[in-house]
Amino acid sequence: MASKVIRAVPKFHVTTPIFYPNARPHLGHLYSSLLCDVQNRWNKLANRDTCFTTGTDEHGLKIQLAAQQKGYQDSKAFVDELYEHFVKLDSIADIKYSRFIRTTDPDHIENVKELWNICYKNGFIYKGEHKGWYSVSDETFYPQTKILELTKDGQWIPYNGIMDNGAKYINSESHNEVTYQSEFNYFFKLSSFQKPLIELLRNNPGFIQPASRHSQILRELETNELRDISVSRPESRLKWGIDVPNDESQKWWQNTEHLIGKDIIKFHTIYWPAFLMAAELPLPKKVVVHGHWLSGGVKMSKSLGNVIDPIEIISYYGSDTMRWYLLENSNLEDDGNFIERKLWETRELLCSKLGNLINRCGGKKFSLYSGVQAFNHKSPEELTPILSEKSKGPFISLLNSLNNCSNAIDSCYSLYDITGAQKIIWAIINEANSFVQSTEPWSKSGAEKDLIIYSAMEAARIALILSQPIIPNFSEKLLDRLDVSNDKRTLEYTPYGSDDGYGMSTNSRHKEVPIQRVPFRLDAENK
Ligand SMILES: Nc1ncnc2c1ncn2[C@@H]1O[C@H](COP(=O)(O)OP(=O)(O)OP(=O)(O)O)[C@@H](O)[C@H]1O
Repeated sequence: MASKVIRAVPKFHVTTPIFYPNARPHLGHLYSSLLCDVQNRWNKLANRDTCFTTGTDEHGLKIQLAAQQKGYQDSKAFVDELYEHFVKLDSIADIKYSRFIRTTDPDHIENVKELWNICYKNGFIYKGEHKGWYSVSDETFYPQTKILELTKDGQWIPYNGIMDNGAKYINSESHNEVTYQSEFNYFFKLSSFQKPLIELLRNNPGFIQPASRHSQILRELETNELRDISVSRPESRLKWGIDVPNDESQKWWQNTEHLIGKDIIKFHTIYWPAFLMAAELPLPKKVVVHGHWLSGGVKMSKSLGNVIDPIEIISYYGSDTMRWYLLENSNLEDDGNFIERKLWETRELLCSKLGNLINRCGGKKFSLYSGVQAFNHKSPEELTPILSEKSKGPFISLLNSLNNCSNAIDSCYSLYDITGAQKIIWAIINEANSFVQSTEPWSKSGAEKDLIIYSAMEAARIALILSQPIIPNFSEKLLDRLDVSNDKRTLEYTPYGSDDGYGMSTNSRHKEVPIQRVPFRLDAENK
């Protein structure tokens, strides 16, 4: 019998889908993990308790067949090898999860059985005959109207209802092969949850994000009747799965934000909430759905093999460049195209704008530390008179931008609008560079010179604290360069003037800016 597991509920929990380890991970997997990692790191910065889970979905026919095709007798040995690649990608991309869950982990197996038992006891699982067209690749049964048959002269035509044993059949949308199956399975009474799901979505307009996906699923629920779904496979066909159980206990999370690609929206916004309702378990707070990274105009996917290997790209450009680029060139609504030259330009910009801001104020002719000592916690009214007339306007404008940025960025992060947060960070960096340009600290002396340098470096310090979730390594190195102590890198320290003890050695000796340019990889390789 499984033991009852009650776990302390964290204040914030974010999770990726569990990925199929039927081949190595690609850019798309990295993207889902990255959005979760950034969200988790942002909540940490705000001093919230957080938990971030990710993992691999290691059972099922898709894995069993992939293992067989690769000549593995044992599906476990196959997934053991591939799961390592997912962990490696997370490590190289600085994805810092709290737990990597494999569906073959003993405690996960126990939990699946527990969930099954509760649903069964509550009357939502029954045994019945299952007939239909099944695609292993899509892990879905399709109605006859969605099936195409290959004719002898090589044409795909709608299936006419008369099966020919030698013929090939595919689904009309995914174009993946389907076969006709008839077997006894367990079914989940999805049909009982049509009304509760509609109510859930009507009463919680933010349950699925973005709003367009919420409307899509609500419309689907309102117009299409939900049918019961089969949730088991006979042992004769599926060797590689979890045994249907007869034991019980429970374990759950609350306040969960679940992030997925749009390909699995139906499974995670209809089936999964229905399972949780059936077991009377708490639902996630929201399900966030993102678009796809494309390759050759179609979704990058392991099965198609049209993938970009993120490990190769990160090994050359570093994880921060990749992270900043992926987030800046995507949004939840649209699909994205990976363009390596743009990624290279991202690194160029980070070096030339962010690196340069710190470089030009970190020279020996200035003293950041004098500014920190003289001006921390001073009000704008006390500081403005120090400046010449021409510098006052840019100074007040910079202070206004800095004072508004933290809340504005918080709203962006909470909506997974990381591009929006990046725009605000760029605006601060650009304004700080123009501020230095227009106030010309090199031509000033005394308190005025110190205040200009201090204010520009306040902008850099604040921008770096806010950038930590996206570029953890660059931020760490540059905050080190400014001598910002480790316990003063949270959101409490984002107001102007809030850190009274940094910059001690910033100008006293020559230090290289810790982020350097690299040549465009494909040019470097061609040389
Ligand atoms: N091209 C992509 N763009 C964005 N996210 C993706 C992409 N491909 C996979 N993902 C992420 O992985 C999840 C699907 O995982 P899965 O392991 O099925 O990937 P896959 O490449 O589609 O695999 P397969 O080709 O074997 O179906 C998506 O919901 C999303 O979170």
